[in-house]
Amino acid sequence: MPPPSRRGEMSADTLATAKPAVELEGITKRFPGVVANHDIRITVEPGTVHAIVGENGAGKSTLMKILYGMQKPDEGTIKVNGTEVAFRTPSDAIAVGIGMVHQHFMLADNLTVLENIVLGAEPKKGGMLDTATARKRITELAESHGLRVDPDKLVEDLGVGDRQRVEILKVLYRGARILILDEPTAVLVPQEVEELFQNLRELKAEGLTVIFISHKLDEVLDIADAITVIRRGTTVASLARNEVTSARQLAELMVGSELPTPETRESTVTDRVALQVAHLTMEADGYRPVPKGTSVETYVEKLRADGKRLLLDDVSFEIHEGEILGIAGVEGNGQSELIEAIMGIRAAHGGIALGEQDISTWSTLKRRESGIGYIPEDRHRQGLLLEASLWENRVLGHQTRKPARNGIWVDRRAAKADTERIVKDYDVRTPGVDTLALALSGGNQQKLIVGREMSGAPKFLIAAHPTRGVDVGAQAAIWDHLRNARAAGLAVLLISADLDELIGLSDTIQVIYRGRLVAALDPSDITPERLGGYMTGAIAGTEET
Ligand SMILES: Nc1ncnc2c1ncn2[C@@H]1O[C@H](COP(=O)(O)OP(=O)(O)OP(=O)(O)O)[C@@H](O)[C@H]1O
Repeated sequence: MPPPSRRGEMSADTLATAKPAVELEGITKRFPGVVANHDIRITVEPGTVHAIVGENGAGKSTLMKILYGMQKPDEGTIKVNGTEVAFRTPSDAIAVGIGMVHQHFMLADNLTVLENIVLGAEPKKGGMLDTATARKRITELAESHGLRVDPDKLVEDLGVGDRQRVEILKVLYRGARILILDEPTAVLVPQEVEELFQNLRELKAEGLTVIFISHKLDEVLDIADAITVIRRGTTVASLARNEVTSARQLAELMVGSELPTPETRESTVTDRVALQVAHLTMEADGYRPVPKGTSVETYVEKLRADGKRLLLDDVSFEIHEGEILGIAGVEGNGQSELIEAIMGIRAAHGGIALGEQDISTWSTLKRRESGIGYIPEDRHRQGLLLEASLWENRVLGHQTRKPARNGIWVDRRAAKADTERIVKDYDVRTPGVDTLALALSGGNQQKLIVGREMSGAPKFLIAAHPTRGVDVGAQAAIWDHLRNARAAGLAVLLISADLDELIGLSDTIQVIYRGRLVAALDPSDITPERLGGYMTGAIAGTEET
């Protein structure tokens, strides 16, 4: 396979002598019933950005875990800068200059940027944190790599893009020259993606090497110098950027066949209201009941006049049967609180009606039982029991309904059969329904949750990032499932950081900014860039377009 041709901006002299930053040769890793990696071969040149792409379950994360010392390969060798290495733990990988930026940020919210960066590697003076030395090093690192952050800010006050920069600085602080990034753009809006890519270009110019996993093929083409495609555990292509002509070509290499062309859509919105939310308001410093005789509107006005911080600020909307309402917003602007209020997980003022029923005082279980499907934001904390089997996860949250329930017992046979149906319909790649959820790749876990929540014909579905972490093929399949359910009358509240998804699926888009709905937009008339502008407050909303 040809080595990548573009090599960042290193000098010709350096290039002539530089050994590959990473060489993976014949890497094989087996799990019970699955060969996750089979004879993988990848050469990563120094001073380049190298993308790893592949379907869900193709073996990307396993390979990166091996390169970062989190897992041991059964066979194969790893060379870093020309020297063979054998890692027992991530510390071994860090010691030779490899750093990993995880998709789920691992920062302590209540510490400052500086404290987070040095945590575990603190420079000490007389037994105390040597803040002056730490600050000097961080400032130097930040300046030389164009990574702007204020070292004294609390992490909890930072946006998503800034948090990611802190994560990158953290690995650079530990001396990393080779950075592994796991789906770094999944949570970023377009403007932030551009900033991240600018940062990566600067790292490259300094001679650093970046290896990243991504499902967003257009972005891969934007930033990568070389691209390796993994299919079913093995490397099927290693290409220089200029050898790739389109995202579609990459996607077809990933799946090993031609992709279907997406279908066009027609409106299925009816005039029957499925969900109505009225004046939903949540206070930051805890719930207090509205005084007797006062309306919610008056109460909210008073809260505002008193300068109270509101996580949800007078949010009202309706979703009709057959309609997908998309909520666009930078993470942390109230979308999680909106979901929690509708699901009854967190108390809020205002009304919530499902069809004709006022459900605002119901328990979460009762809301679910009355026909609300819920694809949660965080699949590990809210969506799955990782230590339980796939069929047990199928039953999770649906214990009181068919197919799980038979009299007072859980009907294992029916539950397993239904899980097999989901595995087939949603193409969950697994050896079987008795496999533990933790043994599925991230994208396959997501497909299982979507399949479960779409089961039993819900009336209303909350879909938070329904395709986060799934590959392009599975994404198209989930979109089809959502569109078909919508055509059959399902109402959907869609929350997604993927703006193409929001624009492509929604019948209406509402922008949430600091807990308020600030703009209602027509998806057929908006670009991701303009939508990003509303989300960050760069374009002022409040008017319907
Ligand atoms: N700890 C484990 N035990 C058993 N099987 C595992 C384990 N980790 C991964 N696998 C299996 O190895 C294969 C590769 O998984 P991996 O997570 O590397 O895929 P991936 O390409 O990163 O997928 P995704 O895009 O969905 O994140 C999958 O079939 C997965 O089920």
